[in-house]
Amino acid sequence: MAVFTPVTLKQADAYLMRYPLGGAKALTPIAEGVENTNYRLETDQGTYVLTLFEGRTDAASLPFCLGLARHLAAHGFPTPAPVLDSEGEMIGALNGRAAAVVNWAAGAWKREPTDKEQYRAGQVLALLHLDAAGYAGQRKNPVGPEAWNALAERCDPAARGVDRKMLDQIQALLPRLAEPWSDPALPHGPIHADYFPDNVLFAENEHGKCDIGGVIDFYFACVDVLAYDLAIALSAWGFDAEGRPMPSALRAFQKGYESVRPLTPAETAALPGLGAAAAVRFTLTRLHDRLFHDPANLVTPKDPAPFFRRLDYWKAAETV
Ligand SMILES: Nc1ncnc2c1ncn2[C@@H]1O[C@H](COP(=O)(O)OP(=O)(O)OP(=O)(O)O)[C@@H](O)[C@H]1O
Ligand SMILES: N[C@@H](CCO)C(=O)O
Repeated sequence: MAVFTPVTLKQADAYLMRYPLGGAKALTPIAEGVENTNYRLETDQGTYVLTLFEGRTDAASLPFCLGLARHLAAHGFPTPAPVLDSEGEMIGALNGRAAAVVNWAAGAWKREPTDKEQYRAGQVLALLHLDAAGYAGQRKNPVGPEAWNALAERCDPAARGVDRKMLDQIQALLPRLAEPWSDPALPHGPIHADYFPDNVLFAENEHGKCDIGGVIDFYFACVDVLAYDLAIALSAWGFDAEGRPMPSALRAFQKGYESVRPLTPAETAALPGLGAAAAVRFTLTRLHDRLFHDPANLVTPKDPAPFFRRLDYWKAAETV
């Protein structure tokens, strides 16, 4: 369950005094997610998500992340907007944590997306890059190349057995993986940086068709290489639970992306290297979270091994 900081209905009701949303009627913990505390919140006005930000989401980054979601929503991009309080603020404090209220997005994520859904997910990621281009906020990637060394060093004394082997291989690769970040030909802009299937909710649209209704969880969003966001998304959507590539899913996602925003030749050339970087980034955070897991919180750490396996695919693609 992703409730690290419990909130009672009474506390939520008191917190809501600052919002034009009426009183709190029901508060339900949300089981999914591993980073922050999330509750589904029903008020007199509607349904919302109440989020309390935990360890990895540094409060200083919230104006960028929530501001990007508001910017995108204002441009018609399918994402639930954060709600402003009566003083125009998006961020408050509750039970010792920074907190925000975000509109509820109906729908559910696809556990086994069809190729058509992969294509649509690719299109929507490209739309995000286009719609976000005018957003003036700045945030460095908190888990970009510089953070990988620190994560690896922190894991180093604790890693044993298969974790040790994985970490040794990663440490040997790290200097090369950062290379695309010194290529001035790669376009930059705001990126989501965690565009995984569980952050993309599909719902019935006004024409009765299933479509993406809400992209959520902008808490890793930052300004970075746009093609890196595609590489992250391909790594998240295009592989099975064991980390084996699903070629038609990979093709469909990228085709959808490029139907909206075709890659430049430099981006196409850099994609396998960026994919390898994405594989390592998520292997490292998962490894870190598993090695330093606090059994008192009931979140099940995610397995790093299937992400590590994605490296084989990306390394082979580099040599093609
Ligand atoms: N605006 C929203 N509308 C509907 N459901 C939401 C919304 N925001 C979050 N959720 C639900 O809460 C879950 C966790 O949210 P989120 O992904 O932001 O949490 P997290 O702890 O940052 O998780 P992650 O592990 O993906 O980083 C989502 O999978 C979704 O079920
Ligand atoms: N999407 C991440 C977790 C949230 O940051 C992962 O699957 O490792």
